[in-house]
Amino acid sequence: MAKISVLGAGSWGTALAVVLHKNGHEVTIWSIAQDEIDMLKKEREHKDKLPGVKIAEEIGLTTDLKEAISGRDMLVVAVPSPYIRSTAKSMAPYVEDGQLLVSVAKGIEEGTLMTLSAILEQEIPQAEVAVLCGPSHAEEVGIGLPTTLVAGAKRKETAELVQSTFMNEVLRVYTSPDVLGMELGASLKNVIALAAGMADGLGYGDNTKAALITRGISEIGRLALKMGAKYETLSGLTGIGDLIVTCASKHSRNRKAGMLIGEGYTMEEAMKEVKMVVEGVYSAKAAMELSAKYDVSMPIIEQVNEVLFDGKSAKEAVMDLMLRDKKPEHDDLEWN
Ligand SMILES: NC(=O)C1=CN([C@@H]2O[C@H](COP(=O)(O)OP(=O)(O)OC[C@H]3O[C@@H](n4cnc5c(N)ncnc54)[C@H](O)[C@@H]3O)[C@@H](O)[C@H]2O)C=CC1
Ligand SMILES: O=C(CO)COP(=O)(O)O
Repeated sequence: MAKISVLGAGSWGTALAVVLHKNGHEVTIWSIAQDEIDMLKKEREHKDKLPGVKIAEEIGLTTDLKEAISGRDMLVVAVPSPYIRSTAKSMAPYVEDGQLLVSVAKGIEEGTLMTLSAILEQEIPQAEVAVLCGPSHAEEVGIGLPTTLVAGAKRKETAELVQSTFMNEVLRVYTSPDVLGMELGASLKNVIALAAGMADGLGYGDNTKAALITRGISEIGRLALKMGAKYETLSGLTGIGDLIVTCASKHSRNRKAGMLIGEGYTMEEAMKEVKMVVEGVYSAKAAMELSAKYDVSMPIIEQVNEVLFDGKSAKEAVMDLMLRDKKPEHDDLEWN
């Protein structure tokens, strides 16, 4: 049994805390927000973000970061990407040498273009950092529906420790050394999910969705491979797997926000309506900057940026994608 704190009491942090408690670990949830912790202590359920999932009495709840970090074998970092750096800065004084942080959030930092594990390593150099991601909505993990994830770390032993800590009969966890590929897949899929949602909001069909998923992984892959990620990762759970679930699921926050935008909401109105974090909005600009930096064409992500930030209509964006110059499906396939 390990002592574990989950930092961030949103839907994902709560679902993972419930899993870890069921796995027999001693679990504490930390939130920056006193009103959230007070509400969780009273209700023992996050009614807004994860209704129907009970938080057992034995799960600790605190806003005291020092208490949440001290003496813990593992710290699961589940705050949305815009707050990762500020949270890491606050954590740094209390983190012990070699203490294990598991980043479960998905995003790329605007400006620095850093992945979230890289931010944790920069702000908390004494820590050991791993990542855990894959096609996994909190709503399904929270009620124990069969799900798969991947634990990624530089050291095999670290990935295997995360694997055995989270794994149970309904949560199968694989390991991978390709942390960069995992994090790029996990964050960029959110931008494509916005596009998939916009297509849904416009009333388009399954053909359009399949096209966005397939061409979406193609542009994510072009960038990720150029940045040093492995092809296998993009064709795996944290690449195409996570892209499929986010573009298709009724639970997806990014797809829902995109759908509202497709129906005519502004980005701000859509984010407010979804209530939980819409990571694709934060990763979209960073993805565009990466596409310029690595000289990789990312047409879907470019159109999503124009809709989000330049006032272009979703319908016009789809038209522009359809009417791009004629080209082969795969640039590198040769005719015999
Ligand atoms: N919800 C899901 O199904 C999944 C979410 N993720 C990722 O996990 C991360 C968290 O997502 P959710 O739990 O869905 O978000 P959420 O919107 O449900 O929760 C956000 C939580 O972050 C915390 N928070 C808010 N402001 C903060 C601040 N200034 N500093 C520190 N903490 C603050 C609060 O505890 C809040 O409840 C995101 O990166 C998301 O992409 C990954 C897999 C599944
Ligand atoms: O990353 C997630 C599922 O793997 C959650 O994000 P969405 O809710 O936008 O799909």
